[in-house]
Amino acid sequence: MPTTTRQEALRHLRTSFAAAGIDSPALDARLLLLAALGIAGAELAATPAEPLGEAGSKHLAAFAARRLDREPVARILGEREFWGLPFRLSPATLEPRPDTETLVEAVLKTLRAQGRADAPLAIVDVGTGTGCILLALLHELPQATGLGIDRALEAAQTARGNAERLGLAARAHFIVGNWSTAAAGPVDVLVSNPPYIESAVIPGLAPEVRQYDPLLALDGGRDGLDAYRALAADAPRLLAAGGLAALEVGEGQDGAVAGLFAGRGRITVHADLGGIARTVLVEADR
Ligand SMILES: C[S@@+](CC[C@H](N)C(=O)[O-])C[C@H]1O[C@@H](n2cnc3c(N)ncnc32)[C@H](O)[C@@H]1O
Repeated sequence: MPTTTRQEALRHLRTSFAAAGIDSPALDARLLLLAALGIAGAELAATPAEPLGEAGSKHLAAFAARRLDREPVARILGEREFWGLPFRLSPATLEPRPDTETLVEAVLKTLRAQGRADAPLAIVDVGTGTGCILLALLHELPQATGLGIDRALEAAQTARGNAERLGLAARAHFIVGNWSTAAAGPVDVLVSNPPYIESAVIPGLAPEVRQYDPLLALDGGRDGLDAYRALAADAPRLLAAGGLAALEVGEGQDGAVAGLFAGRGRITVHADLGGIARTVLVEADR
């Protein structure tokens, strides 16, 4: 109601989100209230007794209904932060996850240790989605250029839009393709966070994932490893001697994925903040 105060609305939202089994009811309520009113946290703290008003009340009701339908907050807001940068989402793109920053960090650390961070590197990102991995790398590597590939046209278009908004469009190109086959080698860095969930597991995923992340971004085939087999088969053609391949993996998949790249170079596994092996990195032989 327009006469409901900001504080009352927050309390009410929090309670109804918790009752619906939403994981982070307080945070979600706060983010949606701020967005519905178009205000910052400091203004909310200073004026908790202010009424929502006609427009604020209407926006908040619409946002709350979507969240109760288990749509993630980032999809409602249309944007998600990754590597400190804003990325627009579309129905065809996965919502970027903080765990994927492990891959970006591992690649940057390796390139810096090799003294190649300022080199004119060629990067290919397979299954680019919002473009978050490629664009985070380009943001950090001033001389690098990159190609993002996705099977979904709408994802490639969203990634291109993100590159433009981040001022990286001159160094980033996006195409539609099947895994890495459309890319011409040799490339210095191959990165991918491919779909890796076993097909049979998908119906049991949380509604936020199952209903809102696109199936094409989740389904890794019967054993979850289809994409890795395709990438491992194409890597010898695509990757330059001494190049890097970095692959995000699901929990427990690091051994199998490392096995697919065995004999191709030095392999290291990098854990995310939760201690789960999340990135398999291959430094190809020279
Ligand atoms: C797990 S999502 C990762 C998206 C993004 N890189 C990220 O980390 O947030 C996997 C992506 O692979 C794309 N994809 C699925 N099958 C593909 C294929 N055969 N070739 C290229 N991309 C594919 C999906 O459309 C989706 O964007």
